[in-house]
Amino acid sequence: MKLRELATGDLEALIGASHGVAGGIGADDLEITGVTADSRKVKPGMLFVALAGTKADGAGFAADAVAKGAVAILSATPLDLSVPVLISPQPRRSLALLAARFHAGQPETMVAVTGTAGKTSVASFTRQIWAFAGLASAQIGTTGVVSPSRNDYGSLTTPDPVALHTLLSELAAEGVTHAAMEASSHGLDQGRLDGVHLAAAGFTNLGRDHMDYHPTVEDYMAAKMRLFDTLLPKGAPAVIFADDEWSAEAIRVASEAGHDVRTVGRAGTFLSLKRVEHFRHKQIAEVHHEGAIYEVDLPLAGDFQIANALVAAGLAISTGVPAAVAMRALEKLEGAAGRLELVGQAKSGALAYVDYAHKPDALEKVLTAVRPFTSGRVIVVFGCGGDRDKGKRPIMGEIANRLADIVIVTDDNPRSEVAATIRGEVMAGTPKGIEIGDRAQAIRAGVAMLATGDTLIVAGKGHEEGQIVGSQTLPFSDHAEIRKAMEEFHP
Ligand SMILES: CC(=O)N[C@H]1[C@@H](OP(=O)(O)OP(=O)(O)OC[C@H]2O[C@@H](n3ccc(=O)[nH]c3=O)[C@H](O)[C@@H]2O)O[C@H](CO)[C@@H](O)[C@@H]1O[C@H](C)C(=O)N[C@@H](C)C(=O)N[C@H](CCC(=O)O)C(=O)O
Ligand SMILES: Nc1ncnc2c1ncn2[C@@H]1O[C@H](COP(=O)(O)OP(=O)(O)OP(=O)(O)O)[C@@H](O)[C@H]1O
Ligand SMILES: N[C@H](CCC[C@H](N)C(=O)O)C(=O)O
Ligand SMILES: [Mg+2]
Repeated sequence: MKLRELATGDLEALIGASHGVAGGIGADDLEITGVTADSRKVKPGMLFVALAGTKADGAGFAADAVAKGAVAILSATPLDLSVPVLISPQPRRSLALLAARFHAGQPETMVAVTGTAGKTSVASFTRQIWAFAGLASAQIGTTGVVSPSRNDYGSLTTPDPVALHTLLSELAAEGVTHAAMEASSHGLDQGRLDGVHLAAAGFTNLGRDHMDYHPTVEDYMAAKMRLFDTLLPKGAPAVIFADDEWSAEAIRVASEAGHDVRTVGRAGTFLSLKRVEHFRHKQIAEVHHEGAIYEVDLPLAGDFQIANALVAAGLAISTGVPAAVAMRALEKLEGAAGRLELVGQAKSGALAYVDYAHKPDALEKVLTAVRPFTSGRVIVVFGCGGDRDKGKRPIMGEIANRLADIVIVTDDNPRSEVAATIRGEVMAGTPKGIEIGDRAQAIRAGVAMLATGDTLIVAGKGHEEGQIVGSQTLPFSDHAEIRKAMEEFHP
């Protein structure tokens, strides 16, 4: 693709700016063979985008990129190089727009969901509702990519723009017309979604997370709100969960941006939740929408799943699924892998779940959610990740101490940190905590304790399939360890 075709619209000004920078007339005639922000991935003919990151400054790799065959550079500041240098005040946004144009084609109807907890669940539920309505649909997020033809494991919640647009263009070519993606605060802050054309967007909630990256919770919220104040086209539906502490702020931002705000939940007006009955493996919810009353038999445990289901239904209805169809689809929902997923049931009836709560709010919600159907004790096994927000450790300890009867503190991806130190910081919040570093042994101990009426929650890893120690990922599965211990203690 010619640089001229690549750099049009928003980017036209940039190519103008490039003339003369490298003395390069005819720069716009350059044939570009690819776009990347990683000098290690440069192939001859590519455009290299220099980004200032958290660890390195891409500008320092620009000369290396040219040596590898890059024929043009995009940078925030002028660079003295032998190839044209396009200047952009927002190189991350430019990268996203360039990637979207180079890897053209996206599923026609795309939605994105943000919030501290529930994104993966909402993306999965939205895909499932669309599929129920007969639409070719996909989900993109923490657990990877699911579409009619794929079930690929992923690494980032919001992929980088080049990976994202390569994927979107492939999905579109495969016939996927509807896709739901997760918008992480990192992704939004770094402009990873800036090239995506959104039909609607959703918000679940805000709690403490990523305080290692965002200086304050307001900054964290502001990053999330980019979805509404910058990315979602004016007038598009904004589906907002109404019962969170931060709902009012999200509604304010979305209204000010001129969106069609649709609130869901107990305080919601688009989908109003009037009544919920909790059962062991399901719940029955009464939902009102435009004068109609639906009684929904949701086959998932946990009050928070109703919130996720309503946001997903709101997004599906806002993208053309009839409300009655969406409500019927909710009755067939499968939980996202590792999100309050029932993995074992002892003869005594005691239940063992795997959950992905790895932040305070999520842990609070999940431990609260299982209480109504637990006549015995709530037992929790969890830890905190290394090289991540240290402040949340004692907070999560305190939550477990308050909401569980038995607390077992173990390891969860210590990464470069000393595992015992992390456990110590969690233990500081939980006087009743029992410390068992080896995660398999911790799970075994939790399962061994299970008696009639008890519920075990193994939290933090969810769908993950490894334990990261140092720079190594050792194979590990909470699911497999629970099943093994179940056979041993509750055959
Ligand atoms: C902190 C963070 O978000 N980092 C992301 C960010 O990297 P960065 O720009 O800061 O990278 P950097 O290492 O400082 O390098 C700066 C630039 O120099 C380039 N470089 C670097 C070295 C080199 O030899 N050549 C070269 O060109 C890099 O490619 C980069 O463009 O941009 C990269 C490209 O998009 C991401 O891969 C990278 O994610 C790292 C791997 C990561 O762990 N991110 C996590 C924290 C993350 O994004 N998580 C969120 C949220 C998850 C959740 O909600 O729990 C997610 O969406 O997954
Ligand atoms: N609506 C919700 N409110 C509060 N907690 C929730 C909600 N939905 C899920 N959770 C809790 O958060 C965990 C993660 O859920 P999910 O993966 O859907 O969220 P996420 O926003 O994608 O998280 P991440 O950013 O870690 O990928 C669940 O296992 C559960 O403990
Ligand atoms: N995307 C999150 C997942 C954390 C999951 C938990 N198991 C941990 O390692 O802290 C992160 O990398 O921060
Ligand atoms: Mg997620």
